[in-house]
Amino acid sequence: MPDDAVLTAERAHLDLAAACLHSMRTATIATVDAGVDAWASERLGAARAERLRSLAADPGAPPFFGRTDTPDETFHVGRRHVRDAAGDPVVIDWRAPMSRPFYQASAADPQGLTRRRRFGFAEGRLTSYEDESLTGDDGPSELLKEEIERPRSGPMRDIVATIQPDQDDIVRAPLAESICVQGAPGTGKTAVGLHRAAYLLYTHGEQLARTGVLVVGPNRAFLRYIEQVLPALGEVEVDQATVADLTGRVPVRAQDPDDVAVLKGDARLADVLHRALWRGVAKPTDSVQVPLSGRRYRIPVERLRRCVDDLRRADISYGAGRERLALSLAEDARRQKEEAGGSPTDAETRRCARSAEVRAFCDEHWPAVDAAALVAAVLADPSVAGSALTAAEQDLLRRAPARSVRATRWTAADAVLVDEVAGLLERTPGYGHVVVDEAQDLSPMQCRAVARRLAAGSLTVLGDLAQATSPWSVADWTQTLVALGRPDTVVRPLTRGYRVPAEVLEFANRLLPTLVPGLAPATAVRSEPGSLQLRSVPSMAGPVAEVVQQVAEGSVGIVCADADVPGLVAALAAEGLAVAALADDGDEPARVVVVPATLVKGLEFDVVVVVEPAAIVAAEARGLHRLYVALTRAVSSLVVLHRGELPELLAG
Ligand SMILES: Nc1ncnc2c1ncn2[C@@H]1O[C@H](COP(=O)(O)OP(=O)(O)OP(=O)(O)O)[C@@H](O)[C@H]1O
Repeated sequence: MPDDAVLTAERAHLDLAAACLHSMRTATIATVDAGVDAWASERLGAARAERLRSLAADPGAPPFFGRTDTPDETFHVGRRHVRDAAGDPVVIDWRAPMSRPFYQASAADPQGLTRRRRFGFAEGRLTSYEDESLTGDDGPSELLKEEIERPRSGPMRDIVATIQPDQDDIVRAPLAESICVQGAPGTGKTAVGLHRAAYLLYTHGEQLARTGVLVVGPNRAFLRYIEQVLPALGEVEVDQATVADLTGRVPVRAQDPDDVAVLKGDARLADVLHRALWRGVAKPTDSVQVPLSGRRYRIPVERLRRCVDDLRRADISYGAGRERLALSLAEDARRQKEEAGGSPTDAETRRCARSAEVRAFCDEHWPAVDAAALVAAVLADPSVAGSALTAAEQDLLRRAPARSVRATRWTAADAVLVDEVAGLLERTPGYGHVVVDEAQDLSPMQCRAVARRLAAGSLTVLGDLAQATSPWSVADWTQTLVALGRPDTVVRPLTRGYRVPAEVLEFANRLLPTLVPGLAPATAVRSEPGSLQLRSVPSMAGPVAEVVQQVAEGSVGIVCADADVPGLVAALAAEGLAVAALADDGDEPARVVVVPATLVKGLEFDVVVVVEPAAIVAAEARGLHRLYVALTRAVSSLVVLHRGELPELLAG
């Protein structure tokens, strides 16, 4: 039982922290612009706006959630640093090195702490606390359990108050280190990746403010689900995108059959496109005359050849090479004129580089290329692949050309190819750190699209091979990490499942040996007797409606095969239950929602109803993996309803 005197003292500290935070805000608003110059004013204004944003108190988030005691000192740990008027810390930021023992100390390694205290809040009020003496076995944290089981509504929450030691190791790994987290469902991969982004922005703010941080997720519904986490941690400047967003240079209006999509996603296509692009560069066979300030200069063929050869070998993009070629010709003319005693100006030299003669030479020997047109040409005639693709593969790729490039019915895989070529034409600006979630589903070509956005920075790759549902999915991480350009990335497992109760996880784990032989199953941190129900039913809508009506609070996801969504929504409406289907448009979902199985990845609900598992399995080639995803979305309970037989592996 919490001691009232302790609660009273902690509440007083909470009030102090809130008051200090308020003063910090007021002081920031009042920061005087000394009016040195416009640039200084602008910088000051931007810094002030940034600071105000980071100080904006989230009314639902208390200033601290934990406390560490050493024999000499006590620190409260919270979402951001709070100091009093004298500058002394009232709350330390969870990312500061001093906060580390809060997450890492254990009985085996107390890290100088004599006590760790966690606080429980209800509606912003401090209502409980939990002490760990760190001298023996304090048992599992009740507050952690409560935090996980707090009913969900709306988007994902941060886990800053309860990050566990194995997760904290990943969150605080150095910026230079790329990490691949292989973790079973609900082990906190997404949470860890987002907290790592926040940690890196705090620790390397200046460096990352310049280069930025990007989070890549599988679809809009998922991005919508996670979008509040980083702002809640005070980080608003992180870009979040799907691979489709990143590669959206052409409108996607068609879908490839699986075998074609697999081939288009194959890393060999990068070689094919590279070859197709560079074969347009032709060896000069004749000298050329170029105009410079009223005279014409002949550039001999050997010199032209050397120019082209040197630029081909240079580590520059195709587009930059073309520009440099024009400049090289103009420079050659300038040198000739100087040798003859003239002194052409820079402007005259630039004009020469833009002259019709130089342009004509470049068009012939280093032609301008449009990325979409090049991909359309390769698809119309894949023979350019040469030995990189077999004859059968070239046939698979071949497609009758559209009336025009604009009329081409592009697929998502085509868009990635167009982006690849665009990256060859011009360097894509890169971020300082990229977090890639659900990475097990990326094709090698999609990985390359992500890697292009990475510059010299590092990666956090998150995924689970058992949840791999795309047709190119692989059974280990090597290929993905190679295509992401970081082959030496260490794969770190997370094996403690926070989301799913043991009863449900063990049920889903029956599929695991078939999905990825040898992959270690996760162990659930909580057990909830009665959390799994399997029911054979004569019809669906009635039993689904019944389950939903029994859930008073928290979110409910009704998951079924994509093709069954409209029928189920209509049947539920006929039962008097108006629920919408989750759409991939990023709109906020309702508390109760019907979810097409292909959209459920990465999401979670307090209660999940899986409708006709056999239909989910039958709907696609990797349907069993999809079912595993669907069965591992529940925080409190999973109800499996089936009219037909259960899939054999589950029936056992
Ligand atoms: N240390 C923690 N404290 C409290 N809650 C946690 C903790 N770690 C994870 N969780 C919760 O567990 C749930 C699952 O986390 P998350 O979605 O990050 O897992 P995941 O590994 O990405 O899952 P999946 O692969 O199934 O998508 C979330 O509700 C998250 O808030």
